Amino acid sequence: MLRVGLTGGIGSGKSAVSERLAARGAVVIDADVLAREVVARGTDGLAEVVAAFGPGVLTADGDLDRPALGKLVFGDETARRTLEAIIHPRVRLRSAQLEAAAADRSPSAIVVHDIPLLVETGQADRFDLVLVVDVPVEVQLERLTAQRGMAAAEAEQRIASQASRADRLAAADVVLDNSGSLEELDRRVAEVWATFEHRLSHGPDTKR
Ligand SMILES: CC(C)(COP(=O)(O)OP(=O)(O)OC[C@H]1O[C@@H](n2cnc3c(N)ncnc32)[C@H](O)[C@@H]1O)[C@@H](O)C(=O)NCCC(=O)NCCS
Ligand SMILES: Nc1ncnc2c1ncn2[C@@H]1O[C@H](COP(=O)(O)OP(=O)(O)OP(=O)(O)O)[C@@H](O)[C@H]1O
Repeated sequence: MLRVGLTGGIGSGKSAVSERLAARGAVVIDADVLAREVVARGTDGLAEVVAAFGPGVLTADGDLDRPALGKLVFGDETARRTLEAIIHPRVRLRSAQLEAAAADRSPSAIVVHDIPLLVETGQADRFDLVLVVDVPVEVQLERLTAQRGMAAAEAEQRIASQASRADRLAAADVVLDNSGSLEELDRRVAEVWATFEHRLSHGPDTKR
């Protein structure tokens, strides 16, 4: 098995990369997806979030009101850390279970953990390779506002609550520049995939 940690700032293109890696056969474990599952309706995770933040973070249907909670935590570091302390241990447990299941199914699997906060949470050493999807902050802002319809102030707040571009690059074994077109991204993902396959069959000497 090859264990890859995939990270990048918000809107850098992690999902675009992980979709392409999955199409080539990687098993992708997406921390954002798990972070939603562990606070789904009826979970003890959601009960803890409500205990910490009050019933105002629930919708009328009893689901987590994500925009409301986002307004509370982005811009208030203490609140954000309280939320992370509830969610991150649950995400780690679930991702370890999914990885073990993938290893059982295929000992030569390439498992890609898509983790937005990989650098912030000091997890780089857990992986055989850390792949950083890199774009300048201006490109993050442009894609988040123009393509995802996020308000500029919200995008700036989330970027400010994440590691700097330099800190992320310092943790990278492989950097994937996603500042170009989607066609260029296809080519770069093909190169990265070849690096992974080489590493899987030849061992750690190819680590950059
Ligand atoms: C605050 C919440 C409810 C807002 O939900 P929302 O649906 O608006 O955003 P979503 O979860 O889809 O996240 C989108 C992006 O925001 C960024 N982001 C999310 N949480 C954080 C955080 N704690 N710190 C910095 N950036 C974050 C990431 O780039 C992520 O990819 C949600 O982001 C959350 O529960 N965050 C805490 C859990 C966490 O740290 N998740 C990150 C990966 S484990
Ligand atoms: N090379 C590219 N050219 C143009 N648009 C792109 C490119 N790569 C990604 N995008 C678009 O930019 C937006 C952000 O990409 P994506 O959702 O993959 O980022 P992300 O890093 O997964 O974000 P998040 O941190 O929120 O999970 C999406 O709308 C995506 O379609």
